Amino acid sequence: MRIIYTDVLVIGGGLAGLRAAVGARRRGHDVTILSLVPPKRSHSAAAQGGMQASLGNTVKGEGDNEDVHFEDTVRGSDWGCDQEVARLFVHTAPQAVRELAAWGVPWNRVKAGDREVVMDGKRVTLTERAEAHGLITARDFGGTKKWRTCYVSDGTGHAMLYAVSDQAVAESIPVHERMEAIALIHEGGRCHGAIVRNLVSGELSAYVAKATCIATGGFGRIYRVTTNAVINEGIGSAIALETGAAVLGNMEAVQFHPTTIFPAGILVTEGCRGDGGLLKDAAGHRFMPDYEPEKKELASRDVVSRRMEEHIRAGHGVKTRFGDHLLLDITLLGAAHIDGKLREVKEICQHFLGIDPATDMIAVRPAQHYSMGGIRTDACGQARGLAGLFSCGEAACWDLHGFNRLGGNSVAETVVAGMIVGETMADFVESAAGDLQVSTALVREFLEREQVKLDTLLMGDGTEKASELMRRMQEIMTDKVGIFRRGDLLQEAVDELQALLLKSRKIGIATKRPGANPELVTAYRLQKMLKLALCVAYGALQRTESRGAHYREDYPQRDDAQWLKRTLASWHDDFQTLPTLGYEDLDVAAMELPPGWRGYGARNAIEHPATAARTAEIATIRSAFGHADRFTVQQALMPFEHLVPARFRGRNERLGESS
Ligand SMILES: Cc1cc2nc3c(=O)[nH]c(=O)nc-3n(C[C@H](O)[C@H](O)[C@H](O)COP(=O)(O)OP(=O)(O)OC[C@H]3O[C@@H](n4cnc5c(N)ncnc54)[C@H](O)[C@@H]3O)c2cc1C
Repeated sequence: MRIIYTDVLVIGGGLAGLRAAVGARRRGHDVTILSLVPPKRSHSAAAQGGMQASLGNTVKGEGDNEDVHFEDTVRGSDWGCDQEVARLFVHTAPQAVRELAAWGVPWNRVKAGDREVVMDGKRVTLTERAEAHGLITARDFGGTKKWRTCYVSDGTGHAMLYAVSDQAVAESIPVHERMEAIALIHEGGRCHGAIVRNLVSGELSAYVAKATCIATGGFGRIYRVTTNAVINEGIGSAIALETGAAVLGNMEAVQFHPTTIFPAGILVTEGCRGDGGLLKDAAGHRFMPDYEPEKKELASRDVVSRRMEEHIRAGHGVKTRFGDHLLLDITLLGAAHIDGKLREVKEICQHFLGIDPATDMIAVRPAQHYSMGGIRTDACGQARGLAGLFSCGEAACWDLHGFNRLGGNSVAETVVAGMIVGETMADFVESAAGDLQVSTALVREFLEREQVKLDTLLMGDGTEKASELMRRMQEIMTDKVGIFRRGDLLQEAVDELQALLLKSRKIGIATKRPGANPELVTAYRLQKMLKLALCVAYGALQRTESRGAHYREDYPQRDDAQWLKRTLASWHDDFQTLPTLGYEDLDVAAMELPPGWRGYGARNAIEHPATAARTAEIATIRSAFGHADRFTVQQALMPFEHLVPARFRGRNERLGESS
């Protein structure tokens, strides 16, 4: 029995896991990172467009601050997010950008003087301020009032991941690569680490830790058409679910990105539209202003994706033998802009479509992109239901994004949540609760249990093919749990997924090798992914309203009266074929920004009974504080500073703003 002891076990070597690991290490604790791949190959490297933080350096960001970023995020979430978390996040994001700059991220910078940009289809001259020269600049993104997305050309995630990974190396944090966590060790509501499979040798080990953090990214691969890499299968979320103690939040909240290359589903960044790109139909008509006169191509992603699909349904798509698509036109940005700021987009278009986006339009259609749901945590990143378990990044439901994440808020979340969770885990390890109290017998029991499961798959006489069940699951999710959802289709999806789950217990494997064995890996992952798929589909079936990316054609209104709540999914035993769903109310009376119209999309919400009273109360507080500064007013509306770790409490400074 191989047991590795560590203070802090971080499962996941992407941006979130690395940043959390660095934080805990700097507080003097032993940290071990596990990853399926070398950390620099984690999916964070694929992030193109940028990271939101309200620096307000570019002239189009003037007047930006935490308040504006907060409101954009809450509206973007369709009031589904945790507003305290949103406050904590917008406060910390500017510090995160600057920390990354100090760690070597070569952010694009402001150049004083005139520059030409494309806005709303027209060339416009902007004059950048002399005092901002050399400071970190930002581009426009969907659903934001200001240009706030800091970027490194269109390779932002790559630059960030390399910088944070280098910090982990500098801190001498061991990374155990090609190691997969397949179960959590837990007892009596306390997590003690994980059972881990070596993907090369097949050997199982136990990693016993005082604090365990799951930062394994999203679960996009439960869908057939997705921008996510093959390693984004959600196993980290699934092993938390399988404890029966931890819960998953808002799993039905799945984002579909408007512009993925058709039909492959490879992303072209929102930065294309942020920088002035337009969406056009088969007739060459720019259609978004017809639907969204205010924000046009730069409404939030859920809204733009739905409008695109509506337009295709109305017969305006380009017809091909693979189906219909629309067109993204960035030719108007010019070759110099594309070469400098959208270089990766150019290469993707050349390699996968054989076109030059400086002269040709890009075939696009929405596809699965981001998992807003995940392991439900509190604002400090502690998982609900399981002490000693933490989570951050896309694997978590922290819940910054509610039912729709804004572009640029995810990589920002990874590092900000990593900063916070690193501190929280260090506090936990230093507290009495963090003492290691695990028996070797318990560790042995968990190891043996996982070994039996693997041996049953390898040696059993089942006849079902894991790869076929996987393909079917992905088809069901793409066809029936997509952008437009309907009760009858969701019920079909749930029924079929349950049948697949039963079949997945009778999988037969042709290759009997216990070590490197892709067939075996597909088999055990599939059993876990089906549980996640059922959480998504069943959660979507039960939620009889439309909110953010969850759109029910049979219930098109956002129903704050019934549904201003977060879905919590749990899975108590292996014989269940459906998750147990519970709900957590969002407290309107404590909100800084009570529910209203987002400023784009439909205006058809059913009001929560407490909204009017809270709106009146906020007006009273604002007038009572008269000319007090914005920080004082904010504190009176919704205090959040107690949630900010002491070292991140300082106020952000901006050009022209007195602190
Ligand atoms: C194409 C694309 C472009 C994007 N562009 C942007 C953008 O411009 N701006 C933005 O804000 N967001 C963007 N996003 C979203 C953003 O990149 C991700 O949400 C974010 O990077 C996720 O980071 P993470 O650290 O949570 O997970 P990841 O970077 O996915 O890392 C997960 C880690 O977990 C490890 N792992 C997984 N399972 C296990 C297991 N069972 N055991 C051990 N290790 C495991 C993996 O090896 C990996 O190291 C984009 C996403 C995509 C797909």
